[in-house]
Amino acid sequence: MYITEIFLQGFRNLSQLHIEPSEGINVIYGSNAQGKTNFLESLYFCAMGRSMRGKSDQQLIAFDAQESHIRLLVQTQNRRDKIDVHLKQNEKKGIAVNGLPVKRLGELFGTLYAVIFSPEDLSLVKDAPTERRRFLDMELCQLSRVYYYDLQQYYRILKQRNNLLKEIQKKPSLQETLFVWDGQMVEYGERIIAARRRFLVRLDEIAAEKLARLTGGRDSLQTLYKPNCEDGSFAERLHRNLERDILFGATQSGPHKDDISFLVNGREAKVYGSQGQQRTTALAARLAEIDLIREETGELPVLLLDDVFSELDESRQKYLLESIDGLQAFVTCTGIEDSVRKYISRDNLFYVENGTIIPQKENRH
Ligand SMILES: Nc1ncnc2c1ncn2[C@@H]1O[C@H](COP(=O)(O)OP(=O)(O)OP(=O)(O)O)[C@@H](O)[C@H]1O
Repeated sequence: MYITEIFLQGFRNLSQLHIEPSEGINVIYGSNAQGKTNFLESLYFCAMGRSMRGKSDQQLIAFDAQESHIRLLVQTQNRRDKIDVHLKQNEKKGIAVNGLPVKRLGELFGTLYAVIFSPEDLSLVKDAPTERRRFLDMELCQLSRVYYYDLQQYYRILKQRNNLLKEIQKKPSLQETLFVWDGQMVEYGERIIAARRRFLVRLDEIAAEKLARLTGGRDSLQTLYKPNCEDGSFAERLHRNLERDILFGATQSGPHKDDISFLVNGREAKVYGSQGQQRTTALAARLAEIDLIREETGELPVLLLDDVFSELDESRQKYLLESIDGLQAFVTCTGIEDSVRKYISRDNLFYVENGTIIPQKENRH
């Protein structure tokens, strides 16, 4: 799939723009703090219905504006869709697909598949398990509305169960009502565990291939699912941990505690990997997502690469460019290095200055 038109109004520092990107690699370049990442953010928002940087909807509205609009036209193999996003200062966001309001975010997923890679992606390997669960959930939600629904239900029940655990500390007789939540939690939790396991088996295979290519075979990668509860054991774990859960006033076991382990050359990349190896690992996982989305949906996602090239050596840059050939990509950078330039036509260059994006094909003189 690819985006054919982008309209933005009052989105962070991008006051007004309309561009028609190419189907291939589009390079958005300019100095620091001009609006490059903001531009990628607007595209990501249309895929996932939320900020990629964890910003609130209101923080995305331009400082001097009351509201913000994004409109994208997306061409798939057999459809043409229109996504409209409307953010307002004091109201809930409005999202519509082909003019029909989206009531739950799950209805938006799949209209635009996007894979993003940014320098912050290092946190996928380096930081706490929350980052890795977020990666898993974002990907699985894009691929499956059922997963999104299960996840929503699971977290809703988890919140209610945790509230009840705190109540039980004050009034132990309430413990009798806990089984109502436990039954539902296990049902949704087991489904989440199974979906994550299936996803990671495939991700492991593809990411290993990508990493081997990125490093010219020097490094190997294994991506392992580290579930907090093995399949079928969630109910028993909840039961076993009950006293501890009551003591903490919080549920100590379940998929909300899952993790992923990235092993580079057999060792935990988080602990032993160099900065470069961690970065390449995160990149391999993102590149694997592209293949997975294609396998599952038959569509190639749109790739958003935020300031990634400056961090990679020339051979990795070359492999990255080759491996994204054939899909639509939006690549931001501060300058265009010669090694990248030879892959890009001038028609696909967009210069950003102070929130204005100028297509270079219209700027030949
Ligand atoms: N809500 C907002 N309204 C208007 N401007 C904003 C808003 N939020 C952030 N900005 C401005 O956007 C600019 C940053 O844009 P962005 O993050 O896209 O930069 P960038 O071009 O990607 O730069 P870098 O190369 O440094 O990453 C900053 O000048 C910031 O003040």
